[in-house]
Amino acid sequence: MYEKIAPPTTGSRITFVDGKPIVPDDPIIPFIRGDGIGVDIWPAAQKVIDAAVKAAYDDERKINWFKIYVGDEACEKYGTYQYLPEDSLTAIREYGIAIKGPLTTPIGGGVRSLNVALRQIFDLYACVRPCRYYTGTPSPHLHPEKLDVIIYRENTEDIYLGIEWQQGSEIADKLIHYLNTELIPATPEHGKKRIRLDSGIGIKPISKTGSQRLVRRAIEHALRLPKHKQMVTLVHKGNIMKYTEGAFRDWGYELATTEFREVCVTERESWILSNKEKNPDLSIEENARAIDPGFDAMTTEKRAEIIEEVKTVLDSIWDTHGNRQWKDKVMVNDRIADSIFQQIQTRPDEYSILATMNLNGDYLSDAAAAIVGGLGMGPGANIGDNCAIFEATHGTAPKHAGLDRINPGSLILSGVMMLEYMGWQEAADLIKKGIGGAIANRQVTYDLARLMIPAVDPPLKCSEFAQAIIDHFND
Ligand SMILES: NC(=O)C1=CN([C@@H]2O[C@H](COP(=O)(O)OP(=O)(O)OC[C@H]3O[C@@H](n4cnc5c(N)ncnc54)[C@H](OP(=O)(O)O)[C@@H]3O)[C@@H](O)[C@H]2O)C=CC1
Ligand SMILES: O=C(O)CCC(=O)C(=O)O
Ligand SMILES: [Mg+2]
Repeated sequence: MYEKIAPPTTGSRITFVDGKPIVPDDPIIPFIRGDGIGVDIWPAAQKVIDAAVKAAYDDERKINWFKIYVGDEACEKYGTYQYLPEDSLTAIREYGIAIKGPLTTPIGGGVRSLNVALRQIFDLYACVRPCRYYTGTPSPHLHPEKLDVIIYRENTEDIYLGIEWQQGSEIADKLIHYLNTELIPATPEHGKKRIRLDSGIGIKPISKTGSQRLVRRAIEHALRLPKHKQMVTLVHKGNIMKYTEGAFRDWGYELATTEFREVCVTERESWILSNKEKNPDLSIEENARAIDPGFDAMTTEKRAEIIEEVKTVLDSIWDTHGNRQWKDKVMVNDRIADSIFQQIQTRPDEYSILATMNLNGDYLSDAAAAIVGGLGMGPGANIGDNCAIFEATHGTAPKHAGLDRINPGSLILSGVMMLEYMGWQEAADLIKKGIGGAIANRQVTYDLARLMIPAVDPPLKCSEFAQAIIDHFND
C-alpha cells in the first residue's frame, strides 16, 4: 500500500464516528517534520508530548509515531517536485489525526501552498487557533491576560480556493470583457462600474454550506466553554461586500436562530428582551427606537422592518429566552473585520470565539498571537469531519532554521490541542502547566527573552525550552 514508508509495527488506528474521533490507547499518529524551523521545533514538540503522555498514563497509553514526508524532505525521498507524495496522503487518510511542522510554499512544481493543499484534500474546514496568555509572557499590551479568544477560521474557500487569473492572460481578458459588456451592465446596482483592462482577476466564493458548517463548529465549541465565555462573534466586512462577507454574517445568524434556537440568543435579540424586562410596558415601537438609535431618521419602510423584527422576537422567544433566560444562552453577535482588530486590543475580555472567513482569520490569528507573546505561542488545528491535522499558526521562519534557537511553544501547544481533541486531557494539562512554569521562571527562547524586562540573557535554546517545560510538569 505504501511505496517508500511503513507504519509502525505496533499501534492501532483512530477512527471517526459522527465527526468525533474514537481513540485507542495506542494510536498510530503520522507526523510531518516540516521545512525550515521544522528541524528544530518538531523534535522538541515530540519529546514534550511523549514525556507528558508517559507522565500522565505511564505505560497505559502511548503514541506510535509514523514519520511521513511532505515538503523539502519529500523531494529528497521521492524526487524533484514530489512535495506531496501519495504515501503521505494515504497515511493521513488511514490514521485520521496527524501533526505537522510548517511547510515552505514552493516556487514551481504546480503547487500553491502545501499547507493549504492538505487542508483542502482532507476538507479540514475549521482552522481553530486559540490565543491565550501564559503568565509572565512579555507582551506589548498592559493586560494581555484579558485576551482569551479562539479563532474559528473557514479553511476551504474565500482566497483558499485560489481561483484567479493573471493580468494579461487570455482567460483574464475574456472574463473582464464578459463582465464589462454583459454582467455588470445587466446588474443595475453596479451602475457604470467597469473593471480596468489591465487587471488580474480573483474570485471570492463564500458558500452557505461552508459558512454554516464553520459556524456550527464554533457554536458547538462555545457550548463547551464556561458560561461567561459562551459567545460567538461573526467577523466580516459585510458593510462593503454584501453577498460574500455580509452573507457569511447572515448565514451565521440564520444557523444560530434555527438549528441552535434553544441555546442561542443574538445580540439584537438580547437588547429587545432586556428592554422589555426593564420596562414591561414598553411599546413595540419604543423598543425598536431603543435598539436602533437612528430610528427616527429612517425611512418608513426601514422603521416598519425594525418594528416587525421586535415583534417577531418577542412573539417567538419571549417564553423561552425572556425574563433573563437569555443570559444562559450562547451570545451570537457580529463585528466588522477592521473594527475587531482594535476591539481585541482595547476590549479583549468582551470576546471569546471569533468565527471568520478565510482571509480575515489569517490576519486576525497572527495579530491575536502577537498580543499573547508572538507567533512562537500561536498553536492551531485544522479540523474536518473525518480527519484533523494540527500545526502552528506561523511558517518556516527560514532565517532561524537549524539553529536550535526558535520557540517551539506554538507546535507544542498544537500538540496540546491534539491531546485535548483525543480526550487525553491529563497529558495536555501537564504540558500547559509545564509551559506556564517555564515562562514564569523566565526560562524562555530568544523571542520572549528579548521582550522580558529585564531581558533574559542568554535565552534558552529551542531544545532547552522543551526540557524546561518537562521539568515544570509537576510544579
Ligand atoms: N502553516 C504553515 O506551514 C505556514 C507556512 N508559511 C510559509 O512559511 C514561509 C516563511 O514565511 P514568513 O512570512 O517568513 O513567516 P513565518 O511565520 O515563517 O516567520 C516570520 C517571523 O515570525 C517569527 N516567528 C515565526 N515562527 C516563530 C516561532 N516559532 N518562534 C518565534 N518567532 C517566530 C520570526 O520573527 P523574528 O525573526 O522577528 O523573531 C519569523 O522571522 C513561507 O514559505 C510561507 O509561505 C507561512 C505561514 C504558515
Ligand atoms: O501556506 C502558506 O504559505 C500560508 C498559510 C498561512 O498563512 C496560514 O495558515 O496562516
Ligand atoms: Mg497565516
